[in-house]
Amino acid sequence: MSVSHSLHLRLFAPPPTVIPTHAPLPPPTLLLPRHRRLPSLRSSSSPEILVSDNNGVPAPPSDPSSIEVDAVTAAELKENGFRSTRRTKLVCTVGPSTCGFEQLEALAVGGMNVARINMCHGTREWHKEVIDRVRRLNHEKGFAVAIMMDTEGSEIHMGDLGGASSAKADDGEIWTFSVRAFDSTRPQHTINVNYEGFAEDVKVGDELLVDGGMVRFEVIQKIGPDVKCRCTDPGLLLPRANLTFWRNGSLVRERNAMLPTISSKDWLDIDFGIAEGVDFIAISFVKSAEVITHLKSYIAARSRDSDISVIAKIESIDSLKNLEEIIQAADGAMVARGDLGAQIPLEQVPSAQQRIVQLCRQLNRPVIVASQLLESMIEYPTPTRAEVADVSEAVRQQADALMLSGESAMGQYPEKALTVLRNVSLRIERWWREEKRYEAMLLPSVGSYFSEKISEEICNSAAKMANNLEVDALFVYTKTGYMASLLSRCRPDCPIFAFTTTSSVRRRLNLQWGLIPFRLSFSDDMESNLNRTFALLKARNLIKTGDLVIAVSDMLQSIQVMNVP
Ligand SMILES: Nc1ncnc2c1ncn2[C@@H]1O[C@H](COP(=O)(O)OP(=O)(O)O)[C@@H](O)[C@H]1O
Ligand SMILES: C=C(OP(=O)(O)O)C(=O)O
Ligand SMILES: [K+]
Ligand SMILES: [Mg+2]
Repeated sequence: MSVSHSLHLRLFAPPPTVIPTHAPLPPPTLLLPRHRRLPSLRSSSSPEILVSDNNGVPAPPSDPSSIEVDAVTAAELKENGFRSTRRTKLVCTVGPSTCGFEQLEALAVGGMNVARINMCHGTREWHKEVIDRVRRLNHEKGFAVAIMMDTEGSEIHMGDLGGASSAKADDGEIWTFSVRAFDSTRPQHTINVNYEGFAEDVKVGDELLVDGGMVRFEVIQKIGPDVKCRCTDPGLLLPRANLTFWRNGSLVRERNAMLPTISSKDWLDIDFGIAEGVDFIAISFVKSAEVITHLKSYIAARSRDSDISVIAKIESIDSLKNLEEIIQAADGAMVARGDLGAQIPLEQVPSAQQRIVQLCRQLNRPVIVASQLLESMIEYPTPTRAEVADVSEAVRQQADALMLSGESAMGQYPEKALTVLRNVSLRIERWWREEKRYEAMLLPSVGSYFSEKISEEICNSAAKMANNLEVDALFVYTKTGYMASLLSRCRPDCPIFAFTTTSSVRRRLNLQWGLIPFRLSFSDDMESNLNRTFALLKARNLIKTGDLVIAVSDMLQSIQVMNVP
């Protein structure tokens, strides 16, 4: 690398982990005038498939030519340039509409960063097949789609309707909600309830809400394990829909409030997730930080590299009460608006969303905004204007990720829904950058150790420099991903190329705002890392001579500003 063309600002701070370089520092020199990158209008050569994902195992150091990035990202970078890459990440729930290999591939091509499997539905065998297909997709096509397993949780919900995709409840109809299990034949107008205490806890006169009010019933009679209810708001009952009951306008939290957050079935699913090496485990109906801490030590004791991130789903009153400690304990959070909206008044959901998104960013945890973003697209090929406004708001809040649920799991237009998320994200992000409308956000110190505090200061400064100098990209060399997340937290104007040594870290970084994760084996010698990266990226036409980059590294805790030689 022609060091004379670069200004090195190295902030040496020697915590024990830093390996000092013996190479003498080049004298600081002024930056050359910046060569503005012209968007290259590529037309030929289809997106090439880069080195495949090798499932957590770093490529042997003997293969220095390997750099892993997926074909879609590479094509996007080449066609649109750095600045216009999408910063907001996209999660798709995989269900019957999207479980085939070609369907999953179409989602990956359409921008899916994380595939979510919901253990409320389907069998473990079914989910295993989906995981295997995503793995094959990553392996064969160079994607880094991460897998998130979402637990069922032990809140009250209906049974699975004996295989029917839905059941219609009409106004005034009498339905029986029963804690009895039915074998194959479910009697007409009868719904099984998973919670044994249900028939004892409800009272005549209570209001029973399905999915937070999509369908409503009034309890009229209790007969042993059966509860007779009259439908007061008609609608469609979906398999395993959530049930809440209300008395005098308040949510009733009887003994069900004492149900464990992680049920015995959830523990079996978690064992399955660990055995399958999923990247994220999302825990439903989290009430306190303890359950997260407990699960994290359980995973640490069982998983090879304990490299599964735990996502706390914020979807209950209790989780809002203990929000800060839950987010601190978790590796990320989800604003699970579906169930949250069944526990707090709907009009309070937007402010809760804003608060959770802000707090996550302050505490440096990725956050996903989920549920009903494009609900009408389950049935229709275009979204409502209101849905587009809702998606825009989540993008404007700079949430790390948006999630599709029914739209991709069982909807008729999964790919179209994903395209809407992608296009709205790109448009709002561009508008936000052009207008320079960033809301100043106080980012409190998050590091607990001195070396973490140094990393944090470096990332804050690097992001600020990147904005002020209008650089093309930030580069971060990170083994654990920590420095990359600290940069992402600053939500800089330019994209962040995150180079990491393992495929599993690369997949997990795929959930975080603005990060373009690459897998690359690198050394502690930044000079040679940069030279190699420039050569590899130039060979793939991903960067050009003259592009201005700022590089930070968690080995040297340094900031370097340079034009690509
Ligand atoms: N693995 C699956 N098998 C069958 N249906 C599924 C599966 N995953 C999701 N679905 C369907 O997609 C809908 C929306 O998915 P999701 O939001 O994850 O679940 P829920 O609405 O039950 O919380 C579900 O209600 C269910 O009908
Ligand atoms: C994402 C959610 O959880 P699930 O789909 O598992 O109910 C939600 O309730 O919004
Ligand atoms: K779930
Ligand atoms: Mg939920």
